[in-house]
Amino acid sequence: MGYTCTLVYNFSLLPSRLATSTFQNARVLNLEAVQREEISRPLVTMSQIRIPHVLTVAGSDSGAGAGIQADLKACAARGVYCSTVITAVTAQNTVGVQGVNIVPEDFVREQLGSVLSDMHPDVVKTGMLPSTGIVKILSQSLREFPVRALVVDPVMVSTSGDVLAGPSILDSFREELLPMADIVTPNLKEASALLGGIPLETVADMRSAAKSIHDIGARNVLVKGGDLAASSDAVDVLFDGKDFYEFRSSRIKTRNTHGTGCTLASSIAAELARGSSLFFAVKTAKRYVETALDYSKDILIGNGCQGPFDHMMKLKNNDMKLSGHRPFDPNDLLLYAVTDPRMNKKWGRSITDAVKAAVEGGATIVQLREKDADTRDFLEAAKSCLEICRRHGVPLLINDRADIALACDADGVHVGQSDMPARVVRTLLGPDKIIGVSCKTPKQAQVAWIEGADYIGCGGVYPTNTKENNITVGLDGLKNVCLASKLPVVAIGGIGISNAQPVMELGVPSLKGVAVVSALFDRESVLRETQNLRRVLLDSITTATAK
Ligand SMILES: Cc1ncc(COP(=O)(O)OP(=O)(O)O)c(N)n1
Ligand SMILES: Cc1nc(C(=O)O)sc1CCOP(=O)(O)O
Ligand SMILES: [Mg+2]
Repeated sequence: MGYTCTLVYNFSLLPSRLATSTFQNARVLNLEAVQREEISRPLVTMSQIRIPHVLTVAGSDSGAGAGIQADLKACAARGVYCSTVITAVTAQNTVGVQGVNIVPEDFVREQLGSVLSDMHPDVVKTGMLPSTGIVKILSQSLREFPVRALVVDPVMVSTSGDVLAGPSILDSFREELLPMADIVTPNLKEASALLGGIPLETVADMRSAAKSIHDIGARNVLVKGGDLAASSDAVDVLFDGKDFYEFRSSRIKTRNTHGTGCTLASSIAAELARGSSLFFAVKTAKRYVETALDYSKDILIGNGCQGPFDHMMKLKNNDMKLSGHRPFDPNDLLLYAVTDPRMNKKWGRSITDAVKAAVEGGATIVQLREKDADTRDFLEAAKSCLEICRRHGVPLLINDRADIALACDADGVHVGQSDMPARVVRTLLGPDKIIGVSCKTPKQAQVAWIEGADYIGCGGVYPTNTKENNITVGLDGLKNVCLASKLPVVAIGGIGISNAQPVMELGVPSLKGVAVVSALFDRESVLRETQNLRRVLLDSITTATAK
């Protein structure tokens, strides 16, 4: 099907770009203009959106911790499109580099032409450039197809110590690439190699190295001091031709550092592509890498001494064995325990004691409904309750507060008609978390389904003292919602051992269970009351199926 698309350009864009590429001796790149905001991305009026784009020119890492694979993941994590020109294919893992196969120069040229002539990346980032010929081809291509910024990661040696680009490459780096670079990001070894092998042992050495590399032609130089023995912190030095900036962070104890350099450079490129200033790009990229390293410090991939890290910061939580998380099962709604701080206070128990007793008594799902708790106290309580629930394989939901659910990685959120809309909660929490919505009418049930909820809470079935001014919909109201609902339903409001049976025997398949507060928590023994209610519910199911 054809469609029309209208792109409205900010007119400052075209003259600046053209000027940059046509003036003799002008720099190929125009990052300064971007930073002065003379260049901005096209404004888009209709259905098409121009998104930031980084082209990475680098080697493939079969272990996917570094190289092209790291660049793709880092850009994806930062919300930036990434295209690739592969310069070499390496066989490597967490032990080291077992083989390198260099892509023929003509084919590197062909890949560059394909991407640059059509897709117009905002920023080019370079990694492993294994021959002087490839460096030359790249600089020619960039002259032919100017981009807004060039980020050069002068990869020479892998983290395992294997040589990825020999010393012969140094001259072409110095002559061809650094004068075009908006930023170059050497580690200590690479900075030393670029400067003829001078020793770099202190932060003062790093500063003078940054200045000397700047003198070669790079506009900005970030010397990474991760390997600096003299410092207990990790210190990186940025020199912009005028000022020095030191970025300090405490060292993260982990074996999973493979690909950190590639990731930092591609994250800087991603931020530049998004229009950030260079300083902000470096700061943001560093924060991202540090967060990902910290998050991934315990993950185990491979048997070597340098593991990859998790760019998307998802793997640990998605590991069902580690997190105890499993997909939502509507039968989890059978005995839904909802906590209440006033009742816990009255009976002198902590929220964790209450939750522990409920899950040990057979609650199949728990909701923390802490209406007036301080955010910090609520978060701490939620983390402790989550541990208990995970041990029992019981999902834990948070009432109203998507922020708390996100912060403690709870299994989901329950919202009402005046809380955050379910579709917004879904966007925040992603596709896998459980979202419940309170509905009193068939119309509300239909909206909840459209907005991506997983279940409906319908009530009040009976009058309740637990929730002020609650409207009672009765068994009929519940039945109407259940009949209209495409989602499983849990009944709520005034339900307990004495009146749960008529609810469960309504005879509507979407009704999966009862949610209760006072019947469990406004009692002396939460454990016993939960066990008893569970028995009643299971008996009603047996009776209903026998009918
Ligand atoms: C399972 C379940 N159903 C309904 C509610 C009520 O939610 P809401 O209408 O948002 O009211 P508050 O609980 O926030 O006062 C619920 N919490 N759980
Ligand atoms: C939190 C809540 N929501 C309701 C609704 O009708 O949506 S009734 C309710 C309170 C339920 O407490 P109890 O089990 O003590 O009656
Ligand atoms: Mg609510």
